Amino acid sequence: MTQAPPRPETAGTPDPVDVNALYADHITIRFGGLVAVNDVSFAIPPRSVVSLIGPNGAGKTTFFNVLTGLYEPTEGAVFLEGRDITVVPPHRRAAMGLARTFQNIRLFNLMTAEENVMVAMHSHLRSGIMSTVLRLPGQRREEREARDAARELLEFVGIGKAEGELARNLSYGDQRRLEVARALALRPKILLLDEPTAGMNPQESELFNQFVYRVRDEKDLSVLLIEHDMSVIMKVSERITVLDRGNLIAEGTPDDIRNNQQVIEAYLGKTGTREGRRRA
Ligand SMILES: Nc1ncnc2c1ncn2[C@@H]1O[C@H](COP(=O)(O)OP(=O)(O)OP(=O)(O)O)[C@@H](O)[C@H]1O
Repeated sequence: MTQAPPRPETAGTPDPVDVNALYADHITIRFGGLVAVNDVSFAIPPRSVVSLIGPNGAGKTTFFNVLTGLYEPTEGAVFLEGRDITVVPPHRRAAMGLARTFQNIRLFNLMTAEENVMVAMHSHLRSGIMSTVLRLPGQRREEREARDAARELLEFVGIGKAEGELARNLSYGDQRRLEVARALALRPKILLLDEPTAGMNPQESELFNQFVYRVRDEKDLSVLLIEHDMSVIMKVSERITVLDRGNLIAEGTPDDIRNNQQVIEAYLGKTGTREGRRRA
């Protein structure tokens, strides 16, 4: 990996590394000869709800994988609350406050909802393996506290009644909520949601909107969404970043993005139709 050149100091302008919850600085990712992400800088301010969008093949998933630590960038660096995490592996990033959900739900199907959340709390529990085996009083107290905290989180995401259900028996919408509860068990500063409304009906998508803001406000964190559903994106996001063929082509409020000619062309092609994009 090659580190990006130092950012030029601009008098009076705060360093984006210091002021953002997360800052990805001049990220480039090459797969052989293909440049999947080309020199993209991206910020997640504290307590914000931001989105990353772009047509198929734009580089969204690749970029997301750099943020979560699945990929190391060819060039550039990622900072979490001012700390360089570029080479920190995904599980450690999660423990440091960068939690995520998955496009394809990944729960422990044969565990209950409550157990799924408790497993995620593991990184915050203090007891070691010996006290667990011996069931020492401290360990029992910690387990009880973890169980209470898990129940509270299940209540918070609206599936309190399902605590004893096996994850695989929950409805699709409830499995998505459980995923969020599990991510919140890490007490994250940033919650990354990968296609969170995929498979939801319009009514569920509408509720999701309110849910995102409740999570942001009550858990005091930032949310980044990668989402295909434009109506969700436009309603939920404070700011939107648009990638096209690996390049950052626009960044702004939903209104800025809706009216941006380059974005319209990226989605629809120069002729203004989907056909135009396919031919482009
Ligand atoms: N592991 C990989 N090896 C080689 N090429 C890859 C790899 N992952 C992604 N690419 C390529 O990088 C480019 C960006 O892909 P990416 O999946 O990040 O786009 P995307 O915006 O998430 O698209 P979609 O919305 O279709 O999922 C594509 O040309 C893709 O084929």
